[in-house]
Order: sequence, then structure tokens, then C-alpha cells
Amino acid sequence: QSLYQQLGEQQGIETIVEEMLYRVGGDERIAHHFDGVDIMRVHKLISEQVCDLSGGPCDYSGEDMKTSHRNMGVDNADFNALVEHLIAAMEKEDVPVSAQNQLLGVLAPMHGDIVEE
Ligand code: HEM
Repeated sequence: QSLYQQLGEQQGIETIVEEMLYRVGGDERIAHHFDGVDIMRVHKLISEQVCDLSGGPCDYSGEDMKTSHRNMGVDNADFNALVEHLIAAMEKEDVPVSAQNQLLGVLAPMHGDIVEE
């Protein structure tokens, strides 16, 4: 089974990203970064990116990670907080731990482009 399939394909990925963003919005450590942001658009783009990276039939159409997070002042703790919410969302959707780790492994190299401090 491909990672895309283990994440529940398009529907599963959209649910996971929605759940993650919902938790991010309720986390006072990082919610302020999303003030004034079009969250539906970010939901669409992160879902598309995860679909693409996990081997699904999508082509990510957003900005690269360095451009889209520039001057945001995201630090290590912010990054870890978002990852924490992603893991919680995958747990909730019963994604197997090995698949969770595969997705985290694909996202980890983006750390350097997203974290600035
Ligand atoms: C693995 C970690 C992350 C991934 C995969 C990711 C992915 C993305 C993607 C795909 C977009 C849309 C790009 C575009 O606008 O074209 C985006 C935008 C955004 N991200 Fe992230 N992100 C990550 C971490 C973070 C963190 C830690 C924060 C802050 C706590 C953050 C805050 C934002 C904000 C505020 C936007 C909206 C920018 C705007 O529309 O002006 N991201 N992210």
C-alpha cells in the first residue's frame, strides 16, 4: 500500500489537514501566525502538497516553502507544535504509526526552509 493509500487517499488527507489546522487554530502558541490568513486556501494547498508528496494523483500548485514562510518568524517550537497537531490528527484518523512516520520523514527536510530563527 502506498503512503497515499495509507493516509486515506484524497478524502483522508483532507480530513487530516482539516483536523490539524483546527488544532493549530486552538493553540495559542502558534494561532497568531494565521491571523488574517485565508485558511481554506491553506487547507487546499497543504492537502494538495501531502497528496503529491505521498504518491497521490496531485500536483502541488502553491509557493515553495521558503517563499511562503518568509519573514513569518517561525521558530523550532512553532514547527514542533504544528507537527504535534499533525500527529494528533493522523492518530485520530487511525493512520498506522509507520505511515505517520513516513509522512513526517517527507516533511522533515522542509524544516530548514520554514524555520527562520
Ligand atoms: C511541515 C511543516 C509545514 C508545512 C508542510 C507547511 C505547508 C504550507 C503550505 C503548503 C502553505 C501554502 C503555501 C502557499 O501559500 O502557496 C503554507 C502556508 C502557511 N504556513 Fe505553513 N507549513 C508548515 C509549517 C508551518 C508552521 C510551523 C507555521 C507557523 C506556525 C506555518 C504557517 C503558515 C502560514 C501562516 C501560511 C499562510 C501564508 C499566507 O497565506 O500568507 N506553517 N504552509
